[in-house]
Amino acid sequence: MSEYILQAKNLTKIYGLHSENEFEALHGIDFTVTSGEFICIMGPSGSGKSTFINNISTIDMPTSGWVRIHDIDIRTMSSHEIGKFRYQNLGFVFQDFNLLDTHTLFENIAMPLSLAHIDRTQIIQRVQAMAKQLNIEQLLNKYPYQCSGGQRQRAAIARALINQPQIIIADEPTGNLDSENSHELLMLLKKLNEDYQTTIIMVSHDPFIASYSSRLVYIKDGYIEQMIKRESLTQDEYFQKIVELNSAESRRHFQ
Ligand SMILES: Nc1ncnc2c1ncn2[C@@H]1O[C@H](COP(=O)(O)OP(=O)(O)OP(=O)(O)O)[C@@H](O)[C@H]1O
Repeated sequence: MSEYILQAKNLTKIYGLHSENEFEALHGIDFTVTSGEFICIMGPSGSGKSTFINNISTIDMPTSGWVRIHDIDIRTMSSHEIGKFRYQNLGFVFQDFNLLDTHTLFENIAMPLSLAHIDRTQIIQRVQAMAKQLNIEQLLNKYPYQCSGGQRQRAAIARALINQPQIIIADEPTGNLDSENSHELLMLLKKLNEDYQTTIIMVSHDPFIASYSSRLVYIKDGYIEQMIKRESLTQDEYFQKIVELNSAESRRHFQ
C-alpha cells in the first residue's frame, strides 16, 4: 500500500493528438498527494490548471504517463468502473455547477447516494442534514433554474459532499459566489479537511482562498514551476508568500 492517496507520474496531456491543432498542455508532470492534504493549484490563465486537475481525477485521461488513486491506475478502469469509483471516492465542485436542470435540488444532491443504492430513508435523512448545513433546506423541491447562482453552487457542493468522499476536487469553487458564500464554502472545506482528514485539491486564482491550503502548487506553461508548503507559517505569512509568488510572476509577464 502506497503512502500516497494520489500519484501521477510523467503526466502528459496532448489535445488534438495527430491533428494540425495538436497542443501539449502538460509536459510529463510528477505529483504526489498524501491523505489529508489541502492543496491549492494556482498559475496564469491557460497554464494548464484545469487540464491538470481533470487528468488527475478521472474527468479526463492523460495521453501518456499514469495516475493512481488509492493505488489503482485509473487507465485500467472501464467507464462503468470509473463511474462507480467516482461516487465512492471523489467529490467534484465546479464553478459552473453541473446540476441537472430536469431534477430538483433534492434529486441532484441525492444522486451519488441513489447510484450507490443507499436505502431511501437514509437518503432523505442525509440530504436533509447536508442541505441544512448549507442553508438550502427550504429549496429542496425547487429546480436549479428556479434558484440563484449562490444557491445552485451550494446545492452542487452538497452533492459533492453527500457521499463523504475521501478526496474533493474543486475547480474555482468560489468563482460564482459572493464574498460571504465564498467564506462559508472555505470554512466548510477547512472543516472537512481538519475534522475528517478529507483530502482537497482545489484550483483558485485568489491568494486569500489559496491561503487556506496546506500546500500551494504553481503551474506555468504545463509544468509545476513551484511549490510552497504552509507548514509552521501563520495563515497571514503564507498568504504573503503566495501574493509575492503571484506578483513576481505578473512582473515577469510584463518585462
Ligand atoms: N479541449 C481542448 N482542446 C485544445 N486545447 C485545449 C483544450 N482545453 C484546454 N486547451 C488548452 O490547453 C491549455 C491549458 O488550458 P487549461 O484550461 O488547463 O488552463 P487553465 O490554467 O485552467 O486556464 P484558466 O485559468 O484560464 O482557466 C490552454 O492553452 C488551452 O487553450
